Amino acid sequence: MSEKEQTLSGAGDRRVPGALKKTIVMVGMMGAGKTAVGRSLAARLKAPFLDSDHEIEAAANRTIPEIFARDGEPFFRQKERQVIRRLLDEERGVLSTGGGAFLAAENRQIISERGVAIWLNADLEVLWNRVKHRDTRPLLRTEDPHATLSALYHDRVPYYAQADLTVQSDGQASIDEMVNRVVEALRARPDVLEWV
Ligand SMILES: Nc1ncnc2c1ncn2[C@@H]1O[C@H](COP(=O)(O)OP(=O)(O)OP(=O)(O)O)[C@@H](O)[C@H]1O
Ligand SMILES: O=C(O)C1=C[C@@H](O)[C@@H](O)[C@H](O)C1
Ligand SMILES: [Mg+2]
Repeated sequence: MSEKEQTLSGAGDRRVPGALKKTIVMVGMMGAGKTAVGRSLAARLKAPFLDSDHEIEAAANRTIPEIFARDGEPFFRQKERQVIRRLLDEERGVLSTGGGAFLAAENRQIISERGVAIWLNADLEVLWNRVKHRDTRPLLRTEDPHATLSALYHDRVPYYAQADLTVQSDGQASIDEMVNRVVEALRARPDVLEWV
């Protein structure tokens, strides 16, 4: 973070992030930026970056659309629960989850016990602009993917709202600016991130 950003933030608190004490877990809709912001946040904090979607694909040696097509969504969700538990056990870092992960009570509980859940919240149209050109999200392979995204968003907000912290993505904020916002939100959680 630049000196100017530090001075502007945290009401004059000039301390910078130090050691990570708990895993920071990014939750939220597809396209919210969990992977992109999470990766960049990990680089900023010099911490390991983990992504549950990536880990599931690597373990299965198949893509997420292939897993959904061959084994179905319940199988994917089972793998997702196992992977999230394992990653929270094994490593301390930044963990980006898949868009549906925080819907499972088991995941919500273990994430908030062993880490801190950060909801990257973005408006529907911001999400749509980010996902509409990609064919990698099996849940959006419907006749009207915009309507599907809208329904998922409205169904899921009550779950995401249970995250420990919320950071708003307004469509103007760059990935770097989103990282700044997440770091600022973490000033409220010295049990997660040390400040020096
Ligand atoms: N703040 C941002 N500014 C510009 N582009 C962004 C921003 N956040 C994310 N993006 C872009 O939007 C796309 C979707 O982001 P990303 O893959 O990180 O979403 P996700 O939340 O991980 O979605 P999923 O749940 O499907 O894994 C990517 O191309 C990413 O680079
Ligand atoms: O929102 C969801 O349910 C999903 C989001 C992606 O991250 C993947 O986990 C998968 O495509 C399902
Ligand atoms: Mg992702």
